[in-house]
Amino acid sequence: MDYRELIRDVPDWPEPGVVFKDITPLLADPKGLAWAVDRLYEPFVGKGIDLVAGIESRGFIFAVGVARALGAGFIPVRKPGKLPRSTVRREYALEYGNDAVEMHADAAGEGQRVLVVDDVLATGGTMAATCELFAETGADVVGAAVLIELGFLDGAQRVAAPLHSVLLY
Ligand SMILES: O=P(O)(O)OC[C@H]1O[C@H](OP(=O)(O)OP(=O)(O)O)[C@H](O)[C@@H]1O
Ligand SMILES: Nc1ncnc2[nH]cnc12
Repeated sequence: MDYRELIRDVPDWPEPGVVFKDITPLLADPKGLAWAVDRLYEPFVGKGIDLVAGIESRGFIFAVGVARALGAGFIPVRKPGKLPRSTVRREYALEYGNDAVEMHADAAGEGQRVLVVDDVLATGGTMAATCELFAETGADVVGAAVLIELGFLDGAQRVAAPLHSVLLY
């Protein structure tokens, strides 16, 4: 099975000119979901990952499965104003609009080995900002894993950590 068939292109959503990659058919397919999680975590087996960070909200879907498979803990990286304690924050530009990511300042300790997971790498702003947040706290960002890399947007060059993309468009 070519699981790309379960990822739908939605033209001009959420705004004109953007072709949105809709992963909901892949998520709804039991084998497709397992395939996606397995392809995301496999390169990191044996790499001593302590914590897997998921980026709100679609990153959460995959990051918990990846954390379970690697025997690691999970860290939510959230949109602004969602976390109750002291946070660190980074602003970034999206393919459509601007946003920011936050995490608890004490989410990862000095030297802890972190893998950052998201569904899509587009301009790379979200992933780059997240990796910078972890580096700022003294964590060791071992890798960034995404299901989909939109290669034509050149986002990979903004990400300092080694990037693992399951599907390249
Ligand atoms: O590489 P970038 O250009 O930064 O874009 C990628 C980000 O955009 C999407 O999130 P979105 O902000 O749409 O939120 P969602 O996951 O809540 O749908 C996607 O899930 C990534 O996190
Ligand atoms: N084209 C796109 N499809 C799905 N998610 C995205 N996040 C940023 N750009 C995206």
